[in-house]
Amino acid sequence: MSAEEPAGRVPEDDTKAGRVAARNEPRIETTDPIETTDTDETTPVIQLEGVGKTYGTVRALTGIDLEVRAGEVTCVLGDNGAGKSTLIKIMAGLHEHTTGTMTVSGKPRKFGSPREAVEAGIATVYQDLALAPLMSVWRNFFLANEIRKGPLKLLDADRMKQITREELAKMGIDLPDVDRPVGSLSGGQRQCVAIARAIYFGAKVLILDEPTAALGVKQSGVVLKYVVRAANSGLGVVFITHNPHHAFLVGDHFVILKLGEMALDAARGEITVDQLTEQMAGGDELAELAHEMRDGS
Ligand SMILES: Nc1ncnc2c1ncn2[C@@H]1O[C@H](COP(=O)(O)OP(=O)(O)OP(=O)(O)O)[C@@H](O)[C@H]1O
Repeated sequence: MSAEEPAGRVPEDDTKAGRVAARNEPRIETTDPIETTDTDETTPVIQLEGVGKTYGTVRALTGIDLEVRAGEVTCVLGDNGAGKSTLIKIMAGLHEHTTGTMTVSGKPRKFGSPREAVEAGIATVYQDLALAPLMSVWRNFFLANEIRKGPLKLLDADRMKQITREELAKMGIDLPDVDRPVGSLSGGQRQCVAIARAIYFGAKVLILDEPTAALGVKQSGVVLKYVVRAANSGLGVVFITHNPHHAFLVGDHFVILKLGEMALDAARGEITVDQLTEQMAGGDELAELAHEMRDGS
């Protein structure tokens, strides 16, 4: 961003100056320091080329080209039925694609199970989170990865609590009592615990399935801040959403899916929030409809 363009300015009109200002607007910044990781900027962590998926006779995805890069947030937007869940399921190992190639860290892959995707460093945080609501924050943090001690392999609760506290603090998550049941946290806090857990257990890619869909404005802001932190710590983040405003606050790259196809593929500098919103709202179709209605009247 150049010095004369203030951060956070949203264009109030559709003039060229307004569009240029929005293009140069940075994604939201986090002020707290976070450890950054050196990343290989040339090879995408995940690359999809011409990926398609059919369910029997239903064609859910066609010709998807997508690059997920370390340190970047790639936003995938789309309405209901656009193919977002199918795309997540392919990258997360729940479904195999039927056409095209998926490359993970430079190697062609087709995951046979979610475990294979996790082993390849791909962590997925689903909307329903798969957290156990009655269990404490620290038990959830270490679920399926418990630290044990001694010949009887007893749970090392003290160490797990300490690590949970430290990891949440590193992300700037203010949660002093890790003994609290996860179910007592707000939706935003639960998302943040799940994000911190994925980072701690070494994910290279973090897929977030509509993390702000069920949240109010304030809690969405908190989650969006951690989305940026995850990218700043070196992860490639895939942020699935139907909200162009949330996407624009955090995204480096934007893809819009429509009826299983890519309707837009743009880097941050190539599009404004207004254009993204218009494309999501079906701007071209609406203009065509307005035209037809005018002609028909
Ligand atoms: N298991 C399935 N069997 C048959 N068709 C499916 C299956 N899963 C999804 N589809 C179809 O594939 C298309 C894409 O669906 P998908 O769930 O990926 O979209 P989406 O963008 O995630 O929508 P939503 O936001 O409503 O979850 C839809 O036409 C849907 O009906």
